[in-house]
Amino acid sequence: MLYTTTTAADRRATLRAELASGRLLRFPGAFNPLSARLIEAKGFDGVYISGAVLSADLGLPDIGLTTATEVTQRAGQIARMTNLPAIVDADTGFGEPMNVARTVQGLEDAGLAGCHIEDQVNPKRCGHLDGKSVVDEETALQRIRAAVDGRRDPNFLVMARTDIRAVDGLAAAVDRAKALVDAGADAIFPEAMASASEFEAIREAVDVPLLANMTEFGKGELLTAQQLTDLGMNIVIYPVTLLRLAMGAAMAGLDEITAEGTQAGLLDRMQTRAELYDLLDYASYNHFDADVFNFRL
Ligand SMILES: C[C@](O)(C(=O)O)[C@H](CC(=O)O)C(=O)O
Ligand SMILES: [Mg+2]
Repeated sequence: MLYTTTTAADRRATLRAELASGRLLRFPGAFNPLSARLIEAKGFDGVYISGAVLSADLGLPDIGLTTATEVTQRAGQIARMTNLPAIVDADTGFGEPMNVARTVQGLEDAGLAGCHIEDQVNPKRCGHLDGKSVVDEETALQRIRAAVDGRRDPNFLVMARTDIRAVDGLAAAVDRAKALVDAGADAIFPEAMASASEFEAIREAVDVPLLANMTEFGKGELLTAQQLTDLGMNIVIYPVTLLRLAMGAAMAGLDEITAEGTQAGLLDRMQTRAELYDLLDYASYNHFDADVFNFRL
């Protein structure tokens, strides 16, 4: 009830231990706090909070319009609904190095287990679109140093994302990944890898955990969990998958209401009232009320 039942420090320690296990951790993207509960109920390892989803949720494109405050608040709402570790997309860190440090502290306070900070020029783009640009190496490293320096919990995972592959090629991505690790990054998110062999090249270059982004309609092949495990990946995100599925279902549902004049034919594709209440842990709230008020009787 009211979730979570663990502390943020516990969830960060769990994530660190899980990463050390070498097992591939699967982090679907939650499009709201409720869907984080579903991700946990279905047995996944963590919850990802996507900048693309957060922007789309507000009806905005993912071009750096959201603020640190908005992202921190929404990420906190999602993180507090699950006992799984939650990792958030912190885009470029929302400013200069000192802003990055402050962003990280806000995310710690909001109960996140970690975040990734990327080396795109602001205004940023989706990593799978053309026309991105990246900052020079020194600026990229400063962002990571600031994030590491800013955190108070050493278990808060500072992940460096590099978008350089699509701009300067794979060799540049390998070099940048190494430099980001030297700057203190706990993990690397090599964005827009075109193939399995590109993930392999990054795996050979650095020893820290690696994140694979399995976003749909992007530049890369959708690799299976087994393939990613074999490639030595440590975290896989499905950042926009649940939003795309939900919106696909909503589109079809609205069309059916228009065509049929009723939603009656859609019931078997819906989460039922009982299933929703189960996910909400409704019964516990009733018990809580009963326990609190009973002593008066
Ligand atoms: C991972 C990502 O940064 C996100 O915000 O979820 C996006 C996903 C997407 O737009 O498909 C990305 O830049 O890859
Ligand atoms: Mg993003």
